Amino acid sequence: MSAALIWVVSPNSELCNGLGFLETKEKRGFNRLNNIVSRKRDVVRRVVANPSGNLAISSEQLVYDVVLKQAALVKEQMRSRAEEVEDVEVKPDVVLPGTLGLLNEAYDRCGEVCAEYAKTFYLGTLLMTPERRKAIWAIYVWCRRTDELVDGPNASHITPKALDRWESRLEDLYNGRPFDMLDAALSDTVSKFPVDIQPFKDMIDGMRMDLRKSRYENFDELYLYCYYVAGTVGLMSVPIMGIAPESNAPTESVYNAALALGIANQLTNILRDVGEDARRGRVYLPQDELAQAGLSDEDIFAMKVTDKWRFFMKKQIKRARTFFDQAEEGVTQLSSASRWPVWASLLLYRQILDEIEANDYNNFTKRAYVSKPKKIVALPIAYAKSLVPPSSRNLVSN
Ligand SMILES: CC(C)=CCC/C(C)=C/CC/C(C)=C/CC/C(C)=C/COP(=O)(O)OP(=O)(O)O
Repeated sequence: MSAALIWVVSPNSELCNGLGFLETKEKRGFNRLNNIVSRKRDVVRRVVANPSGNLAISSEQLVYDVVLKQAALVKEQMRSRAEEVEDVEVKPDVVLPGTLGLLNEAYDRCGEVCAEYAKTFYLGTLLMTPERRKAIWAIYVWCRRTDELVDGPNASHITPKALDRWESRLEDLYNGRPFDMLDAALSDTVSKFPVDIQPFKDMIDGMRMDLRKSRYENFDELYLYCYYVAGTVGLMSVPIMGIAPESNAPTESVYNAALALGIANQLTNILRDVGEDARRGRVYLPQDELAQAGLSDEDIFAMKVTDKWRFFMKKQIKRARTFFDQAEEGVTQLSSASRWPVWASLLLYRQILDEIEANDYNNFTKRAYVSKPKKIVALPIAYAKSLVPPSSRNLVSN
């Protein structure tokens, strides 16, 4: 069992009771918006699920709906914060004695997990304000634990039922009833920042997809998978990282860029790990594009770099880069303290694509990685980029 899962502790009622999840005006506003957008999403789902027709709505459109919803939450929060400044009736949050220490301990554990599994990322979070850093750790840990369910040492025992239980734990922590300490940290985070539950639920859906599916017919199907497992992280992160107060960009355009970064990272991950995935019987590449290039699963399992493979890979790398380009436009709009770590991770992950090229597209038996010296060079470049102030010039909503 991984360290992240060993740290699961039994429910702590003192901590659970004392988190003070008050029904604030902000929350009521979010819920109103949630309901409106959820209804719209259900309609879209029905259209997609209609058995008599073909896919009427693309994955991209479906996902954009979540982007709009998350952006609406942030706008609503900003509006209600402004109202609350004038509202003398608003009560302060009640924190019961003793709970703060436990909560800090919970956040510290999240930080330890993050430091253990994602060192560079952890260092980046140290540049953020303490509140933001702790929230990012809590989100990271939840994502890591979710991923461990299907990718960790106990993955072979994971059933759809276990994922259903994980989802009801998620709902519980959103309702102020965390199951363990790590959940309590996230519970506190989502009570403080306008992070919608939908991306979390969608990530669990991604794990469900991974359990039942090992092939993707076309890019539309792959896009949806990438959104579920990585684009969601982008959407969860922006409310924490914050948009620069001086940014004029439409909120949804920043979320779109965050989504693009998640998709770009996941596509890069897939291209880097073709050989490793094939050894597990998995092919995360669009089957129709493989066929168009005169390739099939057999070619992948044969693990031979041919001209057909190089040609296919060039197109896949090009597509991943377009998502990185889209993401770059949004990083500048983030709050100043969040820009450096995001630029650093973007530049580093993007370089994996260069390394695949440098390996002459042998992603079957060679794992592309960015060397330490190259990582070190990327940091000041990322810093210089993070100094560029926001501008709405290049950003479009969709
Ligand atoms: C661009 C804007 C506006 C905001 C940034 C929003 C963010 C933080 C987006 C990033 C989303 C993200 C980190 C997605 C996860 C992607 C991914 C493929 C992670 C890989 O995780 P591991 O499998 O642990 O990676 P390695 O195998 O490379 O260690």
